[in-house]
Amino acid sequence: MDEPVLIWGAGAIGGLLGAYWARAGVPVLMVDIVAEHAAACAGTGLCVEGPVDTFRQVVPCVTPDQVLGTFQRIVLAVKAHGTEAAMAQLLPHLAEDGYVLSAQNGLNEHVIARAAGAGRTMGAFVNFGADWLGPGRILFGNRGAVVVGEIDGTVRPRTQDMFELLQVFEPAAVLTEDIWAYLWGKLGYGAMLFATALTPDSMSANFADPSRGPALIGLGREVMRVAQAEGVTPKAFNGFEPAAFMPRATEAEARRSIADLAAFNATTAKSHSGIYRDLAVRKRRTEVDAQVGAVVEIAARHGIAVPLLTRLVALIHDIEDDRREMSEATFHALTEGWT
Ligand SMILES: NC(=O)C1=CN([C@@H]2O[C@H](COP(=O)(O)OP(=O)(O)OC[C@H]3O[C@@H](n4cnc5c(N)ncnc54)[C@H](OP(=O)(O)O)[C@@H]3O)[C@@H](O)[C@H]2O)C=CC1
Ligand SMILES: CC(C)(CO)C(=O)C(=O)O
Repeated sequence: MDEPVLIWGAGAIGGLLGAYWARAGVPVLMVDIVAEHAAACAGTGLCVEGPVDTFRQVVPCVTPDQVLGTFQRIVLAVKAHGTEAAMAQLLPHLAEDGYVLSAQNGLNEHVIARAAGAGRTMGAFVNFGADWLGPGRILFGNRGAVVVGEIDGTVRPRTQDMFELLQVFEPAAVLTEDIWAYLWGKLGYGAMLFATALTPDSMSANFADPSRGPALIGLGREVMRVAQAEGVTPKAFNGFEPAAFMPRATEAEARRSIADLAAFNATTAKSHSGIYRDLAVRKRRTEVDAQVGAVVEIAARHGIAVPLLTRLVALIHDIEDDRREMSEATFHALTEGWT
């Protein structure tokens, strides 16, 4: 197809996809609200840095007010809490028979479907590691799972088309009939990542610290219980083994998955999560309400108690609002009074 893939949000995730597709000759247009970043990508080029790959690629990139026309394929890669606003901006540019693919963490497919219709929504799960370093500069810290699937589980020609595009970026990409299984798996792992951002330590240092294991395992268990209540059986990826956090799993199985996550994250050049970067580097609010808060709300609908997830949301807000600092003590406040 000659029509460009429109990437809405050209940061760590969207920018990397755009750079790889443009380098492979796939027509692409990126859109970002950071005007200096858009100018750098379209002008001197987007620099991909780090251990995975190093190259500079010119990628057409504009700000939202400069987008003209309609597009069949739109990849949405803004932070989860920016989804609704971005959907309002991009909707006039989405073709009647086009779709929006969520390349995000969380359950944004629901938000997209509400705005664009379920038939114009496609799901994805991304677990590679990347950081936006500044205008025109993105760190590709490590490869990770990339999965695509329709939200109703069907596989259509457009799903196959997007799968082939994603393979240009990640040859090991997966086409699934159960995208929700991966999205809920990432919510389980994601809750643990939010906990790692209660401290200034790297992700792997957090996972490797035995004193933090019980809280991390407890968070995984709470999310898996809610997933089960939703009728979802989460799938494994990159060291995260959902079965290890299910009610009948043993403590040893859970600890093994935590050790595997320590090992997976020990090799990345992206030492800290996007949550840590929002708090400590970008000094802005995190996706905690859209990700962990969303699970807390769903748990309440099922009558499931999720004390650790509830405390986690409050602690992240405490750091966002300067009521607490990132520290080991803040991490252990998660399990204070916990039996
Ligand atoms: N980075 C990673 O390694 C991973 C990230 N994810 C997920 O991917 C999603 C994207 O994250 P990431 O790429 O890291 O985030 P980034 O902040 O690096 O990139 C998002 C970009 O979109 C811009 N933006 C915000 N609102 C709009 C808008 N309305 N229209 C156009 N552009 C907009 C942002 O600008 P501004 O910064 O000014 O808001 C920013 O440049 C998140 O859900 C994240 O959790 C998933 C796996 C790994
Ligand atoms: C750590 C990572 C890249 C998943 O591996 C992530 O999703 C985040 O930064 O929030």
